[in-house]
Amino acid sequence: MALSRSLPELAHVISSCTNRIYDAYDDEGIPQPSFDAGADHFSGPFTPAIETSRVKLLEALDELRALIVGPAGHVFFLSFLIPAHTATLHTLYKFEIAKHVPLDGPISYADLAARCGLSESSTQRRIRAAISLRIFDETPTGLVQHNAASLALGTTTLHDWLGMATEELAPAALKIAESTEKYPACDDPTKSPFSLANGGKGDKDLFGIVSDQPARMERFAKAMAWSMKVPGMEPRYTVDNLGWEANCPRVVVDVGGGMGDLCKAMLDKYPSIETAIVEDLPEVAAQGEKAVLAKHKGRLRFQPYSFFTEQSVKNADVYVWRCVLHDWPDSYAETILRNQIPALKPGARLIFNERCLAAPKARDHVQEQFARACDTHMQSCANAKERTYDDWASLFAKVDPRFKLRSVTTPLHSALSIIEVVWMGGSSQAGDLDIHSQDPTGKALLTEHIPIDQASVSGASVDVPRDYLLAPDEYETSLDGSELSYMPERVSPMVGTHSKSDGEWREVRIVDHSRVSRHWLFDDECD
Ligand SMILES: C[S@@+](CC[C@H](N)C(=O)[O-])C[C@H]1O[C@@H](n2cnc3c(N)ncnc32)[C@H](O)[C@@H]1O
Repeated sequence: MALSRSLPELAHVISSCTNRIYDAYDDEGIPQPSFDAGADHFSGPFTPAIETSRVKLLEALDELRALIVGPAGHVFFLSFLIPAHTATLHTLYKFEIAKHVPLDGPISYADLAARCGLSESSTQRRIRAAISLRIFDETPTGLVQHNAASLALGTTTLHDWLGMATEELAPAALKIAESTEKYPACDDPTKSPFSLANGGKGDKDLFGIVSDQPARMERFAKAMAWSMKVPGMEPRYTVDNLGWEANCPRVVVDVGGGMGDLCKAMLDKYPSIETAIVEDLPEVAAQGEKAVLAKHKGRLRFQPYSFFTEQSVKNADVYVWRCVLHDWPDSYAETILRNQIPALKPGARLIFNERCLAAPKARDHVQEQFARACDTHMQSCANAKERTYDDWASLFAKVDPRFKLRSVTTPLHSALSIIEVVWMGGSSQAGDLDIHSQDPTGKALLTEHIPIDQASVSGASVDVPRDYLLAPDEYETSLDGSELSYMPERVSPMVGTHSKSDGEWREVRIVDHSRVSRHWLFDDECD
């Protein structure tokens, strides 16, 4: 979305969304948002209606702020504030300042400084910088006390997240330019910006660097588990949209599953899952095993496994991967996937719960900032990347055509997509067709499944009922029948703005499961 709305338009969006949220919080019995000590750290989960208003409001606020500070001011403040904020946040983490502020009342700067092992003036400067960021509070008499944000830092694993962000992500991010210059177009994780920032000699990737440092490994695992609480990242978006009510797997393996939070949510939602196995590096698996809740005992276990070796759990129904392959460049992701093949029974499902990057400008700035920040961190940590739909499709197709990309679903307001791949086993077979489409705002990726009896894929032709295609005359079947070709010269001015029952569509993907496919964007026609 371009910065094109007028100030009164933005003011209207801000006012109406804010009022809607205010009323909805009251209606739903959700406390009104507050930073006062004692307020909820997170006020969600929200209903889809509240979430929609939040997303629109945050985008309008971001746009309005950019317009008001102006183009040059916008760049200036970004570049001036971010290093200072990072310094403040890092100091809070390193000296555990929030943990040293009493939970039951204020403390003087002198006493707090003594507890933290800092000088009084340094403590005061960092705390006052933090207060400007709405972290901590100061009494009228000049004592420090908690607000809701500093309490979250002092009492939850948000603190581990802060450590991960300021001690792992930030130094690595600052090495991106140097590493791009030193190793142009490199996709070797041992030569990543993270490796440079950690004095690596080009022989160890991130996990190799931190795996013999238990405290860093533990922080990493706790930080990842905490990140599941961020709006848009919660496991509920995934577990509620798996569609397992009808065909629930008995055995699920969560590969690189960290502390097992996704598996735990699956076990809670689907009682028919008999066994869930979380695989991770030995240090992480040991941490996870210690934290198995009584209610999951007997159904959940942790198992050390490196995905650079052959998958050891054979014949599971589903293998889940949440935010794992984005840590690895294509050549490594290919190896990881190949290592799974000997374990897979025909029909086994692989669920990749990962980002599916949108086309430029297809999503709001605020959503896109989050997605692009993740992509940046993947580059800095491992020379890896977030992937587009095409990247995913070609990765699976390259590893083995028997990996059939069955569907890509992005639940409304979820930052992650559910990418479902089926292992066909045996020789390559024709399958059903899925049509994936994205609404004009890029927020919802809709999937339509065309069963094999309606869409037949045979050696020489692809038959799709005409009304499944938005503009049937604009497609031609290729000679070997493996792809539908889009014929741009036949594009009518209306292509891409065809309406189906639920509105206009921007992006259409045709997936032929016998040879996963292509997608077309109709951006020009939509704009
Ligand atoms: C980005 S985290 C994702 C964790 C978890 N799936 C989640 O969503 O919170 C990537 C995970 O991959 C694990 N990992 C890294 N290298 C691995 C390997 N060679 N074999 C198995 N797991 C590995 C890490 O320990 C970490 O838990």
